[in-house]
Amino acid sequence: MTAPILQIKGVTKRFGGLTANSEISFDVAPREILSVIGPNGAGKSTLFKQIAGFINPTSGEVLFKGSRISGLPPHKVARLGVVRTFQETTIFRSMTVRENVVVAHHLRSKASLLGFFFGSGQARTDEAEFARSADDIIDFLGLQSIRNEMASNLPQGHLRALGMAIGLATHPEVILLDEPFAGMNHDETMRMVALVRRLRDERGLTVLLVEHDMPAVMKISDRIVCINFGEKIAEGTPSEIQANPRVIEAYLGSEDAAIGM
Ligand SMILES: Nc1ncnc2c1ncn2[C@@H]1O[C@H](COP(=O)(O)OP(=O)(O)OP(=O)(O)O)[C@@H](O)[C@H]1O
Repeated sequence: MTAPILQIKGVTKRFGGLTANSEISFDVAPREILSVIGPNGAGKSTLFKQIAGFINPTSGEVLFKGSRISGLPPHKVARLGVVRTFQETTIFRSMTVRENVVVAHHLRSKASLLGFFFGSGQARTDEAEFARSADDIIDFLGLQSIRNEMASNLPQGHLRALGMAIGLATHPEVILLDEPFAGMNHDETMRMVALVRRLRDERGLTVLLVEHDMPAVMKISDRIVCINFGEKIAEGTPSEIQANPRVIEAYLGSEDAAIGM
């Protein structure tokens, strides 16, 4: 079996008396698309925040290619190759799509950011490289037609794609997508499903997603991890998860649509 790219090992997070994640463990294989599901408040976002460095585990650890990343700040985790996108993505609304993607390259590179302000020769080299990379990402995501559009004018679907473009600026190996299909209609969801697949198939990325849209989750995932009340209650393929009594029980009476549509 291939060595896992990401290992979640006994991750526990307590907020005062509340245990948001309790001893969660699972591995993610390279180029896998893995979804984390669970009813509202189950602890999915808390888990993602710990993987990406936004909060530290109370105990347990997260390993990327065998090295511990938990405890590092998000920008260090991102530079190593693990990036979380959407909810915390900074989009400069008064800049164009292309400017946002170019700036994202600078923001992710500290040396370049200083040079950017002081006009160093290295910064000029970076500038050309970043512009080339930004255009490549824009082409990959099919955003050519809105390249020069101001971010403030973009509808939700395009804003989400811009968030993804910004996430790709660091050339991550693992991308964490926080509710990528939220607020999308059926066609937009299907386009995003295809795009996420291409991230894996054409760019070799490993994709983790937290999502409530069960039909989309079942369609896109190689494997699914289900958590409830902070604990992992199931892990398996979409069909295994759909048939799992603990998962079905967790979803009964929850606000989410019945699993397995
Ligand atoms: N910073 C925090 N301080 C205190 N409690 C928190 C904090 N963040 C999350 N929680 C609590 O931890 C639990 C898990 O929250 P989390 O946001 O991880 O759930 P979730 O599965 O992502 O929910 P949803 O699907 O509704 O987004 C909830 O009870 C939440 O209120």
